[in-house]
Amino acid sequence: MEVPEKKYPVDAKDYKLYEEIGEGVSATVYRALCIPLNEIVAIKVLDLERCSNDLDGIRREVHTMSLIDHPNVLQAHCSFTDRHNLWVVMPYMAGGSCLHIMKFSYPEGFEEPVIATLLRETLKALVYLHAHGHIHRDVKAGNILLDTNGAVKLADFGVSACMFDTGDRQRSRNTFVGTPCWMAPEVMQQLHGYDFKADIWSFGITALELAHGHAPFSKYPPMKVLLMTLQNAPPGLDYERDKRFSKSFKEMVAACLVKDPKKRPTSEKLLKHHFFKHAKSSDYLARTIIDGLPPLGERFRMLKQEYIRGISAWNFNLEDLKNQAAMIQDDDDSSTMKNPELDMKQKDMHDDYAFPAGKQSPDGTNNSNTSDSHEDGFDDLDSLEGSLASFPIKPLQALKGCFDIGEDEIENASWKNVAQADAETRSPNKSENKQAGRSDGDNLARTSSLPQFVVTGQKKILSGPLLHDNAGSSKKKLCDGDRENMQPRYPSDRNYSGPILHRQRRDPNNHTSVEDSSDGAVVQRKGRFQVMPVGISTKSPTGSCLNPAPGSTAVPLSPNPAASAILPSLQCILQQNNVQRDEIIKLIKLVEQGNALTFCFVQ
Ligand SMILES: Nc1ncnc2c1ncn2[C@@H]1O[C@H](COP(=O)(O)OP(=O)(O)OP(=O)(O)O)[C@@H](O)[C@H]1O
Repeated sequence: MEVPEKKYPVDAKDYKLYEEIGEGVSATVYRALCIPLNEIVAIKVLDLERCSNDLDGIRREVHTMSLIDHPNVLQAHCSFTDRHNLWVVMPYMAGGSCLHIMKFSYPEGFEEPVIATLLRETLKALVYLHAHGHIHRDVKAGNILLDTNGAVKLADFGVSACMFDTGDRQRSRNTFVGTPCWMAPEVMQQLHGYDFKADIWSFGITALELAHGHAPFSKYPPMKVLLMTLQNAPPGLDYERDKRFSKSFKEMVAACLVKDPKKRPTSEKLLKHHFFKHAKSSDYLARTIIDGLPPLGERFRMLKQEYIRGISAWNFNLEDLKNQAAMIQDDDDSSTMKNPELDMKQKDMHDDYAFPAGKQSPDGTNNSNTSDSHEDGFDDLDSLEGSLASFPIKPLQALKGCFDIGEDEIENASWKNVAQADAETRSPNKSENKQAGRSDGDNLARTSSLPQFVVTGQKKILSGPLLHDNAGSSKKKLCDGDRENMQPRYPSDRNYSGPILHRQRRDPNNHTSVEDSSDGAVVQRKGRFQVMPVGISTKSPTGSCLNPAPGSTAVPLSPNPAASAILPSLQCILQQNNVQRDEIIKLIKLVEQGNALTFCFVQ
């Protein structure tokens, strides 16, 4: 006899929300009870008002999640809107994400049999998705979830793409989506679009993440990650400490991290790699990494406290990225000057992926060798300074295109000095945390080296309460503690590793969601991009304080120390303009010569 299909209710009052168990760039996830079915579920709550410029992405995610049917892909039970929130009801994965488990219990990374098992299950999900025309586009440890039995599911279709979008099989994409550290070079480059092979690159990066406890280049700001991914040889498992890993693991990673996507294996082929022969059962995962963990909500709360400040200053704003590019040298200087001991430690912890570009094989494969590689990757950074002028224009164009910054967004734009930002975001004992937790160290490294692009001006609170005080609302059912935990927040603890979503759609009403800026948190959020509070006030009608439109008034900079922070950016742009000017002059001369010749010939 066939078991009747479970019907999940599509009304908020049929669910009771418990504690928060996760937070992404666009949503908060709760453990919850489905009352009629008496079943624990996870509910992802997205505030549609805040996500209004990425509705397509949300629709796509929900649609994809409802269609998929594979044991390794997290499928949504149902979804519905409740006022301005979208609720996505999913199976509760009590183990949480690999990232959370790793940060909690294995900060140095998992053992190889665990990695092989996690990756094999993830790869099965990719085989399925690719076969059905989907590119996941955000494969990373944070999106690999486990339940208490050790079952592994790939989650988060927030940025997934359907290769059948246009009706006929469209195999490549031209959007700029992903999370910088995990993003394939061709996705960054925007030259020929990309296809499902981009997931294979991210899969390789995820393998390194699981092996080391963090992704390659995770210490660096997004712009630097872009530069290093494009310019350096691919990262790999080649160092002293990687001796513990097998040859087959190293080969599998090297096969994924080839710059030329055509030379990467398909997910199907990769699944046959002998590395996955070491993979074990889900029971093994349950016994090895899940058993004994505190409840997910508790772990999430503890981890969140560690992350909370360092991450706050991160935002993926075009001006930030440009500025970061310009600050690369300064950043390096500061990182090598301040505390050599700590610095060495950090290098050892985070930078061991950077291979000198010169050591890259012509096809972009990772042929690096442990002994003679520049372990810290800092030598490469020296060359980055020089490369700024010749920085491949394509990624910059791509970035500029995607951020789509308009006048309304730049009202009273201003810059804020790093020191200021640090003072606001750091706790006094942050340096201890930095030593203790890598991610924190990463984030502090980032926050401490960069000026922040800030926007002041009108403060319009667009966010309402997550749950409304109407009779049928689930808020009525919450105890006080729960309620306190559940207020919708777009707080300062966003993970900077959240996806960069390219070509953010402009809010049709030209809204920008402006949030409370007390405690130095985000004051403005544009989809996945956020803007930090108050500093010096500048204004540009072009939407870029670095790039005023012809005829616009120059940006008046007050004699504040913060103003000096933008000088490197201005110099960088000036340098680029000079190069362009020379090119134009050359072209004019050529055209003039051409005209003269034509003229002579005609006469
Ligand atoms: N079904 C689930 N069961 C348990 N935890 C979950 C579940 N879904 C999500 N989470 C947790 O919530 C976190 C954030 O969820 P999710 O990644 O879906 O949000 P997002 O905004 O799309 O994130 P991202 O920053 O990747 O875009 C996950 O990293 C995971 O730890």
